[in-house]
Amino acid sequence: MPLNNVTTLVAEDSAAHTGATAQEQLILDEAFARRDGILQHLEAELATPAQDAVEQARMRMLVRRRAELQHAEQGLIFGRIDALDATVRHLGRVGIPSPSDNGDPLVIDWRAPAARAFYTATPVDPQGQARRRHIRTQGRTVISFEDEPLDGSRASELVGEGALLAALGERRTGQMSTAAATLQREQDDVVRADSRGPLVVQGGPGTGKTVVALHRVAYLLFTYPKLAAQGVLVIGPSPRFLDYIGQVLPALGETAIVSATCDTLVPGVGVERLEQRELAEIKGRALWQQGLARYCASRLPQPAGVELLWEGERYTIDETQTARTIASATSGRSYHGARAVFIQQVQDQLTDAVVARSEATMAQVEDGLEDLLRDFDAVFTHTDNRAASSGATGTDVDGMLTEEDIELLREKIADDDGVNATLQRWWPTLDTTRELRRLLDDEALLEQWVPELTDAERGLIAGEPRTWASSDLPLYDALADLLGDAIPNNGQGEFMSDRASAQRDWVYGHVVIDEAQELSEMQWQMVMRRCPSRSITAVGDIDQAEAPHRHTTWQEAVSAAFGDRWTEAQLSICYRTPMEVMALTGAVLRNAGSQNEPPRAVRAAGIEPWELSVTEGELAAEAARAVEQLSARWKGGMVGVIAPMERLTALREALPGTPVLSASDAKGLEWDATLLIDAPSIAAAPRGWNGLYVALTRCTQELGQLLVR
Ligand SMILES: Nc1ncnc2c1ncn2[C@@H]1O[C@H](COP(=O)(O)OP(=O)(O)OP(=O)(O)O)[C@@H](O)[C@H]1O
Repeated sequence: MPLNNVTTLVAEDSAAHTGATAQEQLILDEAFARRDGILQHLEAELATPAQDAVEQARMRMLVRRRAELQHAEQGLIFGRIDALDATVRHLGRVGIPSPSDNGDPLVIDWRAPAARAFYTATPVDPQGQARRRHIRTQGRTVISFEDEPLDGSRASELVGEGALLAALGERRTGQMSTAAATLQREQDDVVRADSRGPLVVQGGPGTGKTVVALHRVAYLLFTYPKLAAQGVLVIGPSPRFLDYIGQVLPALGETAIVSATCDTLVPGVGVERLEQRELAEIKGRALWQQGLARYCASRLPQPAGVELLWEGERYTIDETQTARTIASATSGRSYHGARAVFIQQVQDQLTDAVVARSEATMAQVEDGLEDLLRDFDAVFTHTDNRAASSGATGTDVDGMLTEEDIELLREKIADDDGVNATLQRWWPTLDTTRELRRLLDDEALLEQWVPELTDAERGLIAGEPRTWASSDLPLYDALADLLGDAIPNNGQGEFMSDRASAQRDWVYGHVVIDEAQELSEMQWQMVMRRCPSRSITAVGDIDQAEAPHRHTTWQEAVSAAFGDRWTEAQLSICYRTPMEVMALTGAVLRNAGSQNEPPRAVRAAGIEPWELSVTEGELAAEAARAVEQLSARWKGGMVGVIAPMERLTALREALPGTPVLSASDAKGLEWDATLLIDAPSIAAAPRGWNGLYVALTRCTQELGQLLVR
């Protein structure tokens, strides 16, 4: 082809491209105009105060819709899918309806079923689609677009490769960003998976587990709007991590969410100290659930006669009757739940006994009165017939109490301090803190109720300080659940999230757990208690596990909680860490004892990882110098430092303003560049190779290491 023809073709292509960009701009303009109109309308509606509960519920819905639309300033439209029948659909962060009643939506919400083909159509399985287009916008302006024909003329395992690589190459901000525009096929499968029953998602570092987990929350809330009333609980490994993901959910348009770590799940109880790994492992075992149940059952009263005093008279509820009452009250109930039923039943029995005795007494009095009247009548009959006509004799004064009298009596008995004090002595209310301390501090009690532990383990537990460590919280939660609330706690607050966070026994509609490989068996139990329906999504990497439990497979990790009733999904491509760095991880993983291969990296950064050997004396200054260089190279991005625990304090002093974390605390986080310090010492710690695997995989661009000689 002559050169000038090529030039003409390129010019034509570029003219067509410009024309298509202009067309997309028109559509984006229309979508923004409509979105702004809807927002104005919502503002006006929300200005009128709600009159009743129905209106309040509607207002809450409108507030959510307003938040969704406001957050969609970026990415109002990010994609388009053209069907073989020439139907064109635009996709965005939220749905934008057509201005006309019956018109097709201007923009389809990415979570809607009609949007699915955008994420899953392939040349092999085009699902009736001809082309996928990724549209890049900046605010209200279309910047560019990238087309992927689905006719097999271009094959890539990635969906929207250009847009994805652009997103992955961007500078990190310290906040996770949304990936709705570039979700990949295997990720989308997890996002939209059936929400019935537990789903465990295994994925190596940087495979998008957090991305998937958060987009799944947004998808579920969109697909099942009723979930918003119960809420979704998101559990992450640390407050720092929760902060890192904090912006994503509002940006995805979701507000019905409570986020927590396992250490903040129990209202009013917090972690007061660090603990030894050995103790954390012992206290994380599933056997405690049974042990605590046995201990709790031992605190129930034994059947015996109860003697109650009412208005100076003694009433006895005999042993057979208390045995029956205890048995019926305890079945399937917590300690305090059973206590409340028992007390109610005893109060009823006392009321019946008082009524019966009072009626018997009245009957006797009546009999006596009748005898008296009869004598009286006998005296006066012959002179006067008044008694017969007065109605003052016999059955008119029958001594029976009315229904109202009995109800009043029941209330008085229920409020009576004396009766309540006797019942409290007989079946006392218990305090969870005191009971757990009583058990944990006493080797004899531990031997009696948790016999699975060895003598040495019991000794270690009883010798701990009397303050709470992280592994105590699931025990506390389990015991609090077995005991139940002595006074029902109905959390207050305008928003679902306030009420849910305040109530230990709030039941969520769905729970998402990130870095789920870290959970101990008792922590899994704690999570399940908050979601008895088991609608749970757990994402994690069993090879990144650093917690003291000994699980090396998901089967081991979750079988105590779920038995065999859970499904597993896999994510296999690493989006975060460049190939050059991932090449270092295979050997580390093998040293960690894993049978798995690291995930395949999707991109190269073009920068080889480097290392520098320094003396102990040089370390602080060299670390500061390296951070300065990396920060200059990744200007506008972020540099993070990972070091062994014992070096953190000194390095934090030397590197003010730079995150300096242990491998555990870096879990889930990422930076443009990582400076890894003294890797051998990280590897030497318990589960240290797993920690090093985490540390190596935190960077999106560059890894530097300082080795101490
Ligand atoms: N489909 C996607 N589109 C754009 N960015 C993505 C996509 N998937 C993952 N990423 C990016 O890749 C990085 C890693 O994702 P994420 O943190 O979810 O991985 P992870 O599996 O949880 O990693 P780790 O277990 O190592 O913490 C993040 O920056 C995330 O935004």
